[in-house]
Amino acid sequence: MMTTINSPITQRDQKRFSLRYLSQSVTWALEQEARLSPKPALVDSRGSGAHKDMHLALMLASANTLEPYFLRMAQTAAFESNDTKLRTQIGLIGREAEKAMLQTTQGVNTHRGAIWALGLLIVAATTHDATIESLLSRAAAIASIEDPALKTAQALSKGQQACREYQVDGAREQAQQGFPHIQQQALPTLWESRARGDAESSARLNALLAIMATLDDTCVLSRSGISGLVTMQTGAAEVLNAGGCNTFTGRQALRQLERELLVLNASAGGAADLLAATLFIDRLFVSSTSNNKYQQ
Ligand SMILES: CC(C)(COP(=O)(O)OP(=O)(O)OC[C@H]1O[C@@H](n2cnc3c(N)ncnc32)[C@H](O)[C@@H]1O)[C@@H](O)C(=O)NCCC(=O)NCCS
Ligand SMILES: Nc1ncnc2c1ncn2[C@@H]1O[C@H](COP(=O)(O)OP(=O)(O)OP(=O)(O)O)[C@@H](O)[C@H]1O
Repeated sequence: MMTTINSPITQRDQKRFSLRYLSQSVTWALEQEARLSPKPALVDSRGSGAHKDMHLALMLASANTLEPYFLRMAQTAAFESNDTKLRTQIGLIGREAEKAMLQTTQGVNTHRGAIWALGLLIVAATTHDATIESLLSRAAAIASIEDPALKTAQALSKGQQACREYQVDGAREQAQQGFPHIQQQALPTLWESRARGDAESSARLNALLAIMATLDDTCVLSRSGISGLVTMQTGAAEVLNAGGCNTFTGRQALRQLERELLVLNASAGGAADLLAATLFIDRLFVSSTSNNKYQQ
């Protein structure tokens, strides 16, 4: 039976996790996402995928650099009761985190989208920890508060340009909608895959594919346009329709998907960010209540 978002397994003890546990869990999720292999055309332990400027060690160094910033976001959220002030403060910390990331990576954007998604989720987790639904709707509420630091005159980011050109929602809207791809695709696929006995790494890869099959990933759009997006979505859906990455046909479809993405220079960075966010939520609400048996 498929585990649903409202099932009792998503309810955890009323005792709140410590802020340090939350920030360590974010780092853990970023590391697990980076190390997960294979991931089609993304940075993983096999190599750099479609990227020329990134590799696993850089992703791990970046993840470690970010932990104190996530801790500061959690500390701020635990003590600031005014949501407008909270939004302003975490925006400032988020931008400091981006600067620290760029310093560590010598200018490479390893985790910009992840700082955004996981920043909102750690902030939400400090106060809204009863169910996954309440966590996600709290993250959505904070993401919907206007960021006073956003100046309309600023140059459009690559993501914003892609949103405009292709008329799609991007990272900002994903968060404002309460991360529907995590809620409706990634978590159910992760749990379903585990329940049928897949290895943990296969369950995680299937969860990533479930996001790739449906997300309008602006990383893919800006690197390879609409043909890249269609290739990613249809190719990922084919692997899942073949029974997932653990089946013979699924593995063949996965290899084909990677070949096609590499030719197009497409990399599903937004989907990878959402996988890290999925692993963070799963660790808080599911894995930690089953003796961490899923943690590697
Ligand atoms: C909202 C953000 C993500 C900017 O997004 P935008 O789409 O304008 O820009 P950008 O091209 O840099 O994309 C950001 C990244 O999001 C990820 N992404 C791409 N598509 C998607 C998608 N559909 N869904 C989710 N994430 C996606 C990718 O990794 C991408 O690199 C964010 O960087 C921001 O506003 N930062 C400012 C600091 C801040 O407020 N931080 C808050 C801390 S919680
Ligand atoms: N394993 C991963 N491999 C590649 N990208 C990832 C991975 N995990 C997360 N990402 C996300 O992908 C984004 C990087 O994508 P990309 O390199 O296309 O961004 P960019 O800097 O905007 O573009 P470009 O490199 O073309 O200048 C980051 O924001 C990061 O959060």
